[in-house]
Order: sequence, then C-alpha cells, then structure tokens
Amino acid sequence: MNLRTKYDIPANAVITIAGTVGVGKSTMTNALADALRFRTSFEKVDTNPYLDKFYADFERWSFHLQIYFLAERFKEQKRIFEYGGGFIQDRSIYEDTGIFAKMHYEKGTMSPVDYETYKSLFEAMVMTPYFPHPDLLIYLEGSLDDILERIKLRGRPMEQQTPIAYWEEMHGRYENWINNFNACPVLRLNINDYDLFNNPESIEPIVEKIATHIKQTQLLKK
Ligand SMILES: Nc1ncnc2c1ncn2[C@@H]1O[C@H](COP(=O)(O)OP(=O)(O)O)[C@@H](O)[C@H]1O
Ligand SMILES: Nc1ncnc2c1ncn2[C@H]1C[C@H](O)[C@@H](COP(=O)(O)O)O1
Repeated sequence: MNLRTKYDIPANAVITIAGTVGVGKSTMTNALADALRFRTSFEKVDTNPYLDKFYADFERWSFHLQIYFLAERFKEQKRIFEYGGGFIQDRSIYEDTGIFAKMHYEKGTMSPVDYETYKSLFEAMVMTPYFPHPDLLIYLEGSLDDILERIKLRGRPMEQQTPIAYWEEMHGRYENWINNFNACPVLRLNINDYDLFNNPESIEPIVEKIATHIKQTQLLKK
C-alpha cells in the first residue's frame, strides 16, 4: 500500500536522513522511499575517487574529499529541485560542514586555510535563500556500541582499519550538532525503536510520525 496517500504526505516533500556512519541511513532511505513511492538520493561510496585515500591519510586528502562531497551533494540538490521534490535523501549537506569538515579542522587533519576556503564555498553555495531546506530531517540515533557493531557488520575495509576513537569522536559530535541544529524541522528516531530487517511493517509508525511532524510545521508556517 502507498503510505504516502494514506497519511497525506505531500508528493513534493523532501526528507533527509541524518546520522553517524553506520547508524542505518541507507537502509532507512530505501525503506521510506519504498513506502512513500519517493525517489532516492544516495551518496556515492563505491565510485568516490577520494574516500579510500582519505581513510589512509586524512591530512593529505580531507580537503579534496570535502570538495568532492560538496559538488556531489549540490548536483543531487539540483536533481531534486528539477524533479520538484518527492525524495528521500541519504545524509544531509549540513553534516558535511557541521560534522566532518569541522572535526577534521579541529583535530588538525584539515589546515585552517583549507577549512576557511571550504567554509566560504559552502556558505556561498548552501546558506542562501536559493537553496531550499528539506521539509524534514530525520535524525537516527543509537548507542556507540550498536553503531560500531553495524560498521563491523557492513565490513567496508577502509572503515574497519579506522581507529575506534574516530567513531567515538564522531558519535559525540553528532549529539552536540543535532541539539543545536535548526535549519529545518527534525524528527529523532532511536534505532532500538524499530527493526526494518525483522519487521518491515515497523516503517508504518515512522511514516505516521513524519506526517504529524510535517503537518505541525505547515500549521506553524501559516
Ligand atoms: N534496523 C537494522 N537492524 C540491524 N541492522 C541494520 C539495521 N539497519 C541497518 N543495519 C545494518 O547496519 C549497517 C549500516 O547500515 P547503513 O544503512 O548502510 O548505514 P549508513 O547508511 O547510516 O552508513 C548495514 O550492515 C546494515 O545492514
Ligand atoms: N563529508 C564527509 N567527510 C568525510 N567522510 C565522509 C563525508 N561524508 C561521508 N563520509 C564517509 C563516511 C563513510 O565512510 C562514507 C559513507 O557514509 P555513510 O554514513 O556510511 O553513508 O563516507
């Protein structure tokens, strides 16, 4: 059944899924797109020319990787706009700057000049009235142990070789980031409260929450 019509979710809605590496964004993106009959926008991992190099040498490749992600996400943004919405997006552009670029700069693996260049490009491209914010950002949260388990289970070699301290730092930063995030409405979901693998029907209560959230936001705008 098409849950979008059942719960009266606008056909042009754009919903972005945020959360730390391995938390379950791609799985949620697919499940929601299927339930709502929406298109998907994924970040490209297998064809990313910098990701492996970046994990092997953060200092050397962090700027290149951020520029690559920024360009890719901007192209996706344009595609979403051209279709007139109706998308589930795997990871928001806000995480690139608010989590990744900032973390690498503060940890000394991106130089101050590269960080400034990146930020000014980001602000010129994204923080303008011409860049529509998503209708809803769904934030997936879970314990560090559960997330480490999922990263292990997925088994991307570059992530297996990365010290646990990196994922721990990121996990803490995500918590701070979401508590201060206000660019668009947020729906927080704990990964222990649904199980899309063993219980695919657990998507329906999530769709219901999304509908309520979007309606509340529309009422506030009036
Ligand atoms: N609800 C779930 N229960 C158990 N494992 C899950 C669930 N959702 C995702 N996973 C597993 O966790 C790993 C990371 O999920 P993924 O969706 O790729 O995360 P992300 O896109 O956030 O990096 C994958 O191995 C995936 O199969
Ligand atoms: N902006 C980014 N900077 C550094 N690394 C990033 C960025 N965006 C994504 N990544 C990495 C993290 C993961 O290894 C892969 C895919 O992310 P995932 O959360 O598994 O979808 O890319």
